[in-house]
Amino acid sequence: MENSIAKIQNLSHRYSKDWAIKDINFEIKNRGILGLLGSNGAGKSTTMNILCGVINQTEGTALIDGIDIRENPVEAKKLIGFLPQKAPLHFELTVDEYLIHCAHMRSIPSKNIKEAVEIAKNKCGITHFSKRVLKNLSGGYQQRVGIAQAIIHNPKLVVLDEPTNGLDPNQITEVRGLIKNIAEDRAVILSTHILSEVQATCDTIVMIEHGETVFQDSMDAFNNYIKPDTVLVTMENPPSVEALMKIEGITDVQFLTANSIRLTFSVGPEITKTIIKLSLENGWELSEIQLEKSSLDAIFAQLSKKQNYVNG
Ligand SMILES: Nc1ncnc2c1ncn2[C@@H]1O[C@H](COP(=O)(O)OP(=O)(O)OP(=O)(O)O)[C@@H](O)[C@H]1O
Repeated sequence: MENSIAKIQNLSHRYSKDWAIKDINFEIKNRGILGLLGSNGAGKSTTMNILCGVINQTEGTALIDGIDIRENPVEAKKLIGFLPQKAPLHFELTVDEYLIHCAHMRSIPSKNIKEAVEIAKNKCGITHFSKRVLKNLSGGYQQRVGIAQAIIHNPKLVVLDEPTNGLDPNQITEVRGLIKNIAEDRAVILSTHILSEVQATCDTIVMIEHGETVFQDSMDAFNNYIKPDTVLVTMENPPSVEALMKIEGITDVQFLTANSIRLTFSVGPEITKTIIKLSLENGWELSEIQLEKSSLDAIFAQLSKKQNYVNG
């Protein structure tokens, strides 16, 4: 266990009749960010709630630094900071009052509470709002306070359930930066249904769909695995569909407007070079060319057709 802070083994859970998750296995490294990606209802919150000891699994084990959270929840929870999907904020309290309350809840000795609160506020960039009542903070800053409560006891593992949900684009960028920052000296696992979120933030990805793991590996491996197969081009003087279909490797042509075309290809991304060359030779006046990233739905469809992909 030198390299991993948590180990999820054969984890399965059912609330009533149907399995919410089935035989989930993964490890969380000591440092960096693991993204738990899946569409709505895939089983992300269930997995995180078990990992944090909020619910007991039906089968399997979750070990935090070798401690079984089900067998020894008090000790295991000391190592975990958790921000659930709905941040557990007390909106009538100021930032300081709330964090002091959280520090007490985490059994931090009284003499250390002031310092713990200062460190958490500093790390989360909320020191200047110390005296501000929580309900008067923006959504982005409320989320920062939620993250501050999750790190107040300096846990080895921070679990964040959909941490950027409901934030505006600027707030999302700020909170992502903050998460990267706190992952420098501890492990973070975050859940999301947004692929770009994982791509922007995470080092490792575990993808679950219908309660089962469909992919787990590094982010680099994921990006290499999911190859784009369409390219969007804009041409001032585009040729006919027939002429475009004659390009070697092009398998479909779809005119989106008179000048904007989606080309599906069966070869590698070097197809863009071929298109640029042909445009120059034939006067198609290419002004834009862009490989399209696969949508999450397309990736799920692609992955579910293949055998589950686990560590190369
Ligand atoms: N308390 C519950 N009782 C019964 N079924 C539940 C309960 N919580 C979740 N489920 C079901 O378990 C499955 C997994 O839900 P879960 O909340 O873990 O998914 P999720 O990936 O976190 O989805 P979301 O992004 O929508 O929160 C879903 O089918 C859901 O309806």
